[in-house]
Amino acid sequence: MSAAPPDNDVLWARGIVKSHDGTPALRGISIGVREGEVLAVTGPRGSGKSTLLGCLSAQLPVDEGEVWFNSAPVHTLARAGRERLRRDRFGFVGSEPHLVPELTARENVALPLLLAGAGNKAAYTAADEWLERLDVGDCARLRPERLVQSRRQRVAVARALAPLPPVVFADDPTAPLHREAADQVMRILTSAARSHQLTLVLATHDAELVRFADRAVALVDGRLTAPVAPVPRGTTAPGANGAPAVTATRR
Ligand SMILES: Nc1ncnc2c1ncn2[C@@H]1O[C@H](COP(=O)(O)OP(=O)(O)OP(=O)(O)O)[C@@H](O)[C@H]1O
Repeated sequence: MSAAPPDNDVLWARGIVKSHDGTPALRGISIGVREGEVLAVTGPRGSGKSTLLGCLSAQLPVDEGEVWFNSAPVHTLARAGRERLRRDRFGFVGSEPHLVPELTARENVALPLLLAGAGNKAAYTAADEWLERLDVGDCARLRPERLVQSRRQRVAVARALAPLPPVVFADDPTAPLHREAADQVMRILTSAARSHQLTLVLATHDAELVRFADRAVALVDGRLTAPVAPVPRGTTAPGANGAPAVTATRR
């Protein structure tokens, strides 16, 4: 019988092992994510960041170990249960903005709200607001093919945030953006998370982005190397095994 996860962890995982076609990607990860926390998962390419986000977000079934969301087990869910969880409770931003090509920007952003049962007026009003916030309000009536990659990515961020899911997973969300645009999108992602008490789990190989997080953990070769305990705001935590310290400051 396994121990129950702590009440204040919205996501909690213990001993996750995951391989892709026999290649180990995660070699025993235990981690908790607090409600409303902005957690950065850093590490070099191929260290397992995307796989960890995939396991925490119910996209990938784990080979071994446990994943819990709001004190309910995820690792025991069948595919349909995992899909429902992802649809109803999680938002996603990837490094590629996968927008529906036939729909305009505002239709893309309104889509998850409409699928969740919102009325047309509410869905399109929210879509327009989020597009404005992401500084792409002028693109509302354009289809993705008419937008440059960086603007498409902003639309994808608006689409992920508009339904206000309890947890947003962002896997290298600033990859297609230059520094200034990356910082702006990170500011919007993190300020939206904080003002709406959303939990944000961010995977990035860009060390510059760690400053936007409350806490950072580092993966190397499928193992965590940095502390997973929450860092008190405005303080500096020593890294595990002599790893670089991570400063956590809410802004
Ligand atoms: N679908 C897959 N099939 C086979 N191997 C995979 C697959 N996805 C990931 N891997 C392998 O698993 C390991 C971890 O990959 P993962 O994408 O999780 O790392 P990452 O840190 O997110 O890398 P990146 O920063 O490049 O996205 C790597 O060795 C990778 O080659």
